[in-house]
Amino acid sequence: MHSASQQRRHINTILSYGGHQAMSKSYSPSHDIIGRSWQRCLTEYGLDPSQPRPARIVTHQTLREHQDSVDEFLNVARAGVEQLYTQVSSLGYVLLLSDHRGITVQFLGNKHDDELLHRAGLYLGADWSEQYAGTSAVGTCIQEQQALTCHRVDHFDSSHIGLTCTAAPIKDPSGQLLAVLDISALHSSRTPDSQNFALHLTQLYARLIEDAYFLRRYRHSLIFRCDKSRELVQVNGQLLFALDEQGDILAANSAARALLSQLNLHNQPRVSLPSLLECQWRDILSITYDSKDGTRAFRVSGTQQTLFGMLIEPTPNLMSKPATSQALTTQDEAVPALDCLAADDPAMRQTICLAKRLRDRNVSLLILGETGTGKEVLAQAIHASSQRGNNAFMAVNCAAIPESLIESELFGYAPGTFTGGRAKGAKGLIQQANGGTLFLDEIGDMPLHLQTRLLRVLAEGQVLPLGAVQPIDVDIRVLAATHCNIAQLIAAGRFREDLFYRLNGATLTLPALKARADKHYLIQTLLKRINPTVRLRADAMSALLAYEWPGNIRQLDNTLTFAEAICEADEITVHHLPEECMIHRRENPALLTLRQTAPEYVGASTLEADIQSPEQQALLDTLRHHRWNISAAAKQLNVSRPTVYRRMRQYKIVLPKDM
Ligand SMILES: Nc1ncnc2c1ncn2[C@@H]1O[C@H](COP(=O)(O)OP(=O)(O)OP(=O)(O)O)[C@@H](O)[C@H]1O
Repeated sequence: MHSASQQRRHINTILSYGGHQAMSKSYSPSHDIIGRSWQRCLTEYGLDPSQPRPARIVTHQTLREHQDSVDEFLNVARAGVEQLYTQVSSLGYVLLLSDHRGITVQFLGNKHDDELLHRAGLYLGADWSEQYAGTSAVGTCIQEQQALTCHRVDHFDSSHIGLTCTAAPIKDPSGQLLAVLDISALHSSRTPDSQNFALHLTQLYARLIEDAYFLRRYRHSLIFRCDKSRELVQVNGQLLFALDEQGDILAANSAARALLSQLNLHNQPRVSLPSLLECQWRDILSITYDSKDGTRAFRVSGTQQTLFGMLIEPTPNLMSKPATSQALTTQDEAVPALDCLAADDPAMRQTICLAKRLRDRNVSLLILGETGTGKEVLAQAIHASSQRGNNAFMAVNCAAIPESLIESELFGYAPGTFTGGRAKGAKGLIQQANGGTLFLDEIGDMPLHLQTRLLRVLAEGQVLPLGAVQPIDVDIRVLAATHCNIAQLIAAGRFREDLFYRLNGATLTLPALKARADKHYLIQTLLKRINPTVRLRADAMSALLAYEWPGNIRQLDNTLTFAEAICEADEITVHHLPEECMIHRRENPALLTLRQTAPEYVGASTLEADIQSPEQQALLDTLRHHRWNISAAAKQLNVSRPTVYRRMRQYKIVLPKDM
């Protein structure tokens, strides 16, 4: 850290710069950008270098407003920001993403340095505008609209002279400043050159994020991507143009805008891409079909410059259907019940593809997957999309029914079989599923003697109810599921090998939620089902995407149901997520962003020692009295369920873990 004498020397330097500027002998700022910024600080904003200012962290409410205004952008930026942080965190850098007003709307840093970082203003909600904090990488980047490093004594405020900060602007498709990406370190080498690499890396990621946002904003338009290099255009084409149906340019990214400005076309309301590239519109439209590598060379009008271009097709606006279900349906016909189970996940694509091929074949299917991965949902979708779809779907959970009842449940019983049973006997689930599908969940838990009887049903197509002498013909399709390793059960003599082969006409495997690449789609689908009017803010989405989900989709469903119940103004933020979504992220750097805004909840439930008010005590007593049934507690307190949840948050009361 810097000493008091270093700070004093810095203050004198700036004061003398203000007085003599270029004539200052003691020190001159490292480059023009910094000099211009010092000048603005002294004359425009009237900042006093002898009065260092403490870091200003805005309130939660203000932070939320700033985050909201760039919500869609934060969603797109997340992956790039986290990737950059992984590259630089081991070198001692933290990462700040600020909005165009200099407020840090996303922050990734090491929680071990929490206090130091907070004091230095390297924190979520910190105000790095030049007007408040003086010369800094973020604030000066906003003013100058270009990337820069603000190294140690380049900073205006003497409390920042230990820091090294590097920032790059991110613009929206109209060229307006949208955000600033910054990496900063509390300690660094004295030479500014040590930051050259940081500058290049930050610029690179700022461009990646900017382009990702451009592609997102214009995903429903045709995109022309081009580059000076034929080899790189597909993977990293620098120029992006969004086009309308006539070939006029709707928007251009920074690199493409630079080309337009070089040709003095940047202020024209309509520029046609064919005229810019000296070609016909059909030459552009036919690139994909006419060229072997999907790339074609074009000459830029009035120059000798050649650009190699390719097309990115627009994503259809499918509303509720996942964009990529198109891909799923190109080879197979569209089957909504199955297609809606997933978006773009490789394992799910394979499973759904196989399910489509086999849905009308008379083979039994074995569905494998951890608990809560959607085995029953897949079985229902297969049934619904098959020719048996109009007949019954009967599901039985072999682990949930007591062993003594499984037999009668499945096979039914003849009249007079049981004392106390129905006089007329009862149809078992197998018979009820006649013409339709029987789903045997947790088949690994089926007792051995029933496995033998089931095998007979499958082999002979007949069921013999308990106490009956005459078997009954049945036409059923059996789908079975388990989270167990059946091979191990067979080896242990607990599962019949011949039944396994009979059930396992084909295996469909469901991936764990944490391994799915389409978590975003699942989260949105479940939320829409719970309440279509509720919105999920970017910070909550980040937390949900990063969490491990040991309980898979069922746990995600419960989490969203909980969050929806307690959220206000139809918006779920990270504050509304259960504590465990945070706990498991502790090792993840992104957690810091979230925990700083999340209220501190008390463990399983508030301890007596923590009770601070009669209202808190009354709420706790009521909840306990009703065994944590929120509806019952709300009724007694004569308030709504959301109000109970809100008060629980206010008093830091959470449901006990086993609720
Ligand atoms: N693809 C999906 N889309 C939306 N919701 C899903 C999907 N898959 C599962 N779910 C939801 O997740 C929850 C668990 O699904 P399901 O009961 O099918 O899982 P499971 O693997 O059969 O669980 P278990 O092993 O405990 O029987 C249900 O609420 C279900 O609605």
